[in-house]
Amino acid sequence: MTNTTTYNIASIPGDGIGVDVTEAAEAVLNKLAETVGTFKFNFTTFDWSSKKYLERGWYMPEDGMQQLSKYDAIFFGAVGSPDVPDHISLWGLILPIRKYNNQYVNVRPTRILPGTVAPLAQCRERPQDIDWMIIRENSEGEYAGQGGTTHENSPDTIATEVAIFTRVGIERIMRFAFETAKSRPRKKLTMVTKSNAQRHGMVLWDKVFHEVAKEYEGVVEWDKMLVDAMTVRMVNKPESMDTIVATNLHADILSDLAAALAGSIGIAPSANLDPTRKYPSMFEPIHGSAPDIAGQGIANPVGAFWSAAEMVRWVGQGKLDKVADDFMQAIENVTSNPKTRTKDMGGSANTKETTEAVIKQIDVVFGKK
Ligand SMILES: NC(=O)C1=CN([C@@H]2O[C@H](COP(=O)(O)OP(=O)(O)OC[C@H]3O[C@@H](n4cnc5c(N)ncnc54)[C@H](O)[C@@H]3O)[C@@H](O)[C@H]2O)C=CC1
Ligand SMILES: CC(=O)C(=O)O
Ligand SMILES: [K+]
Ligand SMILES: [Mn+2]
Repeated sequence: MTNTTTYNIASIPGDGIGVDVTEAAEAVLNKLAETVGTFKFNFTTFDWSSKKYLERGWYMPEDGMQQLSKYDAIFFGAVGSPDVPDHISLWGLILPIRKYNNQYVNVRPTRILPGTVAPLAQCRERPQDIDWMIIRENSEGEYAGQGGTTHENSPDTIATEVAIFTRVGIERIMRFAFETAKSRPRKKLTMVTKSNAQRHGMVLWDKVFHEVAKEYEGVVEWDKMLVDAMTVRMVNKPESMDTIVATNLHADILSDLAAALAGSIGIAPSANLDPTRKYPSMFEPIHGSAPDIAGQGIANPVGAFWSAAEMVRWVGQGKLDKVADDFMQAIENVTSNPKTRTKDMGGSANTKETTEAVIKQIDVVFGKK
């Protein structure tokens, strides 16, 4: 008998299409495990959602983080509902999970999958022109949650939203970004900032970047961009970049742009990582709960599948890289076929049909049929 490793996964579907794509990802991951046979997934679903919040007044129970700490990884759908202010839902669930679990890196790969209708003419001819790894600072910056409101409900209301940048926080994200760049064939890092107008935190960001860059002299080539000009470069010269590092807010925005340039927000994955592995890391598509299409069964599950592939890579710690690559191949076989891709990718399939197609392709790619 061969040894089977069990990966315990905390599954948080959340709201809207998060529920559909998480269900789809679990089905596909179970199929993958069953097909490969050397590991399996044990999913525990946590019904922490806006619907539950409206019923009981909380997103996570008081010991929620302790509960999550027992798992090898967290799979997340999306949070956000038209019935709850967005800052309440985000701060009730996803942002505290990222912060408490030391998930200070958010890795957002961007590639044009086969079959994608990319909006840039240049990328329709050369899809390989977009192959980026966006490294988002995920613990502080503009999403530190510091600030306050006074003189509320008066003409003199004052609100502050304080961005926090720490040397420790900047240094660790820069180091992660350089290591990522070094691990990729082009060995190239673009650092994004707004240190012309923002003269304190962003200036420290630049300074620490240059310090860390010295350790990679001759190993990683780098350049830097102001974030406004970066949007132009992403559209006009996508082939000129490889690994990109930016702050929490900047990389949040740039990664949605990247997803659009790669053909759909519905395919883009993310990994919220605690590189120390002390706490569980969390995998989720970058999109939100998409209330405009929720409940219709038409959400693209590919972003969730790609995130699931990144989760396989992470929990496997080097042992499942080939499995993750083959799993991606199965997903790409499905996006190649207009009959099995969803509407946002110019196809006609619904979530279920795309999911079933990936399940079939797992048999094909892993040579079982
Ligand atoms: N990590 C998370 O849980 C996130 C939560 N949100 C929350 O989600 C809610 C909706 O936010 P939006 O700004 O509308 O962003 P969104 O990403 O949910 O939707 C933007 C647009 O993209 C489309 N879309 C997104 N994912 C898709 C998929 N898989 N397949 C097909 N189409 C897809 C939507 O239909 C919509 O037209 C808000 O409450 C927001 O706060 C937003 C982003 C991330
Ligand atoms: C909150 C959000 O938009 C994101 O993490 O992408
Ligand atoms: K999400
Ligand atoms: Mn976002």
